[in-house]
Amino acid sequence: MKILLLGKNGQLGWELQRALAPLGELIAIDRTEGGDLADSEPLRDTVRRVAPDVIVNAAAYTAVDKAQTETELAHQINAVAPGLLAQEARTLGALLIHYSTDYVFDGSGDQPRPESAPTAPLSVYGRTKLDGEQRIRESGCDALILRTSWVYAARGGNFAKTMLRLAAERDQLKVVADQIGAPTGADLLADLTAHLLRAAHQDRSLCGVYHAVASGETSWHRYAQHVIARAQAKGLTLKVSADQVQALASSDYPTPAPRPLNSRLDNTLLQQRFGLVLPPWQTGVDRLLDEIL
Ligand SMILES: NC(=O)C1=CN([C@@H]2O[C@H](COP(=O)(O)OP(=O)(O)OC[C@H]3O[C@@H](n4cnc5c(N)ncnc54)[C@H](OP(=O)(O)O)[C@@H]3O)[C@@H](O)[C@H]2O)C=CC1
Ligand SMILES: Cc1cn([C@H]2C[C@H](O)[C@@H](COP(=O)(O)OP(=O)(O)O[C@H]3O[C@@H](C)C(=O)[C@@H](O)[C@H]3O)O2)c(=O)[nH]c1=O
Ligand SMILES: [Mg+2]
Repeated sequence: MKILLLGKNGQLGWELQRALAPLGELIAIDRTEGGDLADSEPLRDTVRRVAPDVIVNAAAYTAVDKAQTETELAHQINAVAPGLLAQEARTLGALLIHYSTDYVFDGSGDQPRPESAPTAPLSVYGRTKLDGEQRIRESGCDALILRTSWVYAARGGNFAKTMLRLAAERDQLKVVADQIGAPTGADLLADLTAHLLRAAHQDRSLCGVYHAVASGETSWHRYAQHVIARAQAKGLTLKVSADQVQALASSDYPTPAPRPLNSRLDNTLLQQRFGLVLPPWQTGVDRLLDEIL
């Protein structure tokens, strides 16, 4: 099996390089190696030249606030390029694996959303990611679209690492407490991808959209507290302790892109259809902290 991995150096791409390596011939590229999602023609050429059995797209425009003004580029990378990959996958009979986000939803209510829940993105990032999903579906290719949330990894930038940095530098830390979701490790997602890829490559009826998040829920505020408490317990000196992190309402933390309040995704379908277990979010976050501290 020949696998083409795009975005090999992102949080998820890096973990996928590890997790997909045993499955076959892995061709992992970044934007400088023929895998620039901003440039359609060379990207198409790359896919045709490699002629993979599976395309795994870990590349994306993920700067949520910047996307509000860099709309064209976000649209090209998150919507047009995945659509192109899907068309090429369709022609090749290849399986496409792609990732989407909790930000395709408006975040109303307080229950975990199943895959079938109506989408209504609040931000440009969310809209472009949804557009990408739709183009993939319309292409008619065999695809797995994994919607995940609040991704972190030892390598790359993420909220947990930002909180550790800010708690060391600043005298106070204010974090929104009314946005609820599940931090999900790139390592877990990569390992899941390997299992799903094997299953769906054999049985294409498993293709579709799945919510792929760690189990349980938290707020960004409690997530920050968890990370800081754990770091202090390990002897790290910080200026702000866990109980000093101030809880804010989203309305008191204005950002260019609005974020959904309810980012809970129901992961039951994936667990049942593939016979897998998605561990609680704390398991992966504690492992991250053991690794980076
Ligand atoms: N991060 C998160 O919290 C969440 C992410 N997701 C989704 O998961 C997937 C993986 O995200 P994650 O690994 O966290 O993201 P990262 O931001 O860590 O990585 C994104 C990768 O995309 C690459 N990239 C950006 N622009 C281009 C381009 N024009 N051509 C080729 N590559 C490009 C980046 O390359 P470079 O390093 O060169 O800039 C980087 O390697 C994405 O689909 C994302 O939308 C879903 C929910 C949450
Ligand atoms: C740095 C900081 C952020 N916040 C808030 C802003 C935001 O609502 C929340 C998280 O901040 P971030 O900038 O990490 O959030 P953001 O970049 O929006 O994270 C999102 O990224 C994209 C790619 C996704 O797909 C989502 O699942 C989600 O992970 O915390 C504070 O309240 N205080 C702070 O000091
Ligand atoms: Mg961010």
